[in-house]
Amino acid sequence: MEVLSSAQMMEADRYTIEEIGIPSIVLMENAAKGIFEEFLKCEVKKDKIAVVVGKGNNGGDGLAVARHLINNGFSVDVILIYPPEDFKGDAKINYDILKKYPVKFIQYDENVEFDSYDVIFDAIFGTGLGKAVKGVAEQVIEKINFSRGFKIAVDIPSGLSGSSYEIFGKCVKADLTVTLARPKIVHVFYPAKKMCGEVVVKDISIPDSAVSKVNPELFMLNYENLPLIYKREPDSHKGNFGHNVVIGGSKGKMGAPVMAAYASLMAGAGLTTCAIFEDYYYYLSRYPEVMAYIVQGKDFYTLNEVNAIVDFVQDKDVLTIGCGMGRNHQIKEFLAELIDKTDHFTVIDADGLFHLDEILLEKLRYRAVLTPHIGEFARLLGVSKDEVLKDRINLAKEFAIKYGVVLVLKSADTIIATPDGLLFVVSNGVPALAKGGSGDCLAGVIGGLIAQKYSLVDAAKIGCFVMNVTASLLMEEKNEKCIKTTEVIENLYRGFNKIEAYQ
Ligand SMILES: NC(=O)C1=CN([C@@H]2O[C@H](COP(=O)(O)OP(=O)(O)OC[C@H]3O[C@@H](n4cnc5c(N)ncnc54)[C@H](O)[C@@H]3O)[C@@H](O)[C@H]2O)[C@@H](O)CC1
Ligand SMILES: [K+]
Repeated sequence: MEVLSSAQMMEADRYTIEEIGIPSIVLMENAAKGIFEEFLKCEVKKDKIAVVVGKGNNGGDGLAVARHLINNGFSVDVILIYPPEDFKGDAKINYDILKKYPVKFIQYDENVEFDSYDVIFDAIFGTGLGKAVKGVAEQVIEKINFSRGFKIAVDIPSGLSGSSYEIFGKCVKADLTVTLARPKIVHVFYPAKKMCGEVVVKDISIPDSAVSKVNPELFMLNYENLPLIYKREPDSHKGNFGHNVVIGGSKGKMGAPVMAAYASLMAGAGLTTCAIFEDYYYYLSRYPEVMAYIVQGKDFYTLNEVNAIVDFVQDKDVLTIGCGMGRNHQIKEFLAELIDKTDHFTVIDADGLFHLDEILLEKLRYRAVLTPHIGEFARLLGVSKDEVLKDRINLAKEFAIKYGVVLVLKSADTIIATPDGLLFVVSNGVPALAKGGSGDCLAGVIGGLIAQKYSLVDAAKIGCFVMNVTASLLMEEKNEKCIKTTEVIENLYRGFNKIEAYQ
């Protein structure tokens, strides 16, 4: 599903109204009905309801919701923040209609309290908010947040901008946000996402063609739009599913490539080999299905090992490089030579990313998936983590285009950026994965999927999604703090099963 900015949503609205000819009042009515439907589903006390309205169309939606509430026997107070003379267009039409209903209008002043309401609809600002809220609206937002009622935000929690994930002033902290037509950036990315509570997207008759017209480039991955997981032919054999070679590890971090290799195996690679130093061979004994390539060195890779490894990987399909690899200069020399002398599809993670420079990135063009977390990406760009956090959507997009790589920028709202400028957000991240080892697992899964001939982008999409699904299934049974990476790997089959059940 497309994720839009406020400006894109407004343009899609405009196109629908002016070019397609659906009157805006119809869209507002559809919005109100959709929001009312979601309200009915909420299992909360509903004896006394407040609809808090601003003067724009978000307020207009609120006024129409109030009508549906009254029509269905609910007791409603409408709290106006601005004088009713300020209503224009569709909001005014809905105000004039609502005046004829048995509803109590309360003009907000500082004596108005919200604590008596079981449900509060926040219809103060939506996509039209310009800058940080000040004055009366700010006071109202604070009072709503301090009140005990269940808070339903109409379209966007008031005070946030649809186009940004930053919290730049006071904003409503909603329990439920019912957004219209498409999710906006605010609903999908942290920290703003935290203020939205549960997010439900309601169709209001904006046609897909109106959304296409605004050239969306950001998409939310969900079960419905995930790439198809291939079914295996009954006569298939291991040679059909590729060979992934994991090259990583150094003294103290030898578990990292082993977990990546195990994850590759569990993601379905026909064959997975883990390069491992002889002294640490025993690490692989838990996973006899993973094959070993014995590295001649001692504790870390040096140029001495490179030719033999290049020979070994020649007929293999994918390289997954970097997990636990270490950061000294000799390792960089090894990595540079390895990248130079191979032309495989390559997943680069962790310390592998640490060593990348312009020259190496150029050699990886159109054949690599890079999987940095925010800190690793900041380092790759030579900027601070804060700078990345503030502008991560654009930075990811520019990087993937500039270097022709698939960039997986890992966080609770992972962004997958493609060389052709598309962005996919994987917003089902779970705290159980906030743990060392998760990155190794993801790199291994993506490598294992590429081995099975998924495109780099599809492997990244499925890899990120299946890990999140698996971890969230485990969280239903275990404490989120106590889930090990190896458990996630062992349970990948459940994540795949759940995804495949939707396909
Ligand atoms: N345009 C359409 O066709 C539709 C719009 N809909 C609703 O309309 C909303 C957008 O409506 P609008 O564009 O009227 O905008 P909003 O209702 O979000 O708010 C805009 C109003 O707030 C004022 N404002 C902006 N920033 C402010 C600030 N910092 N402090 C105080 N006042 C500020 C503006 O002057 C304007 O009066 C959507 O979020 C959605 O809820 C829906 O009814 C569906 C259809
Ligand atoms: K709102």
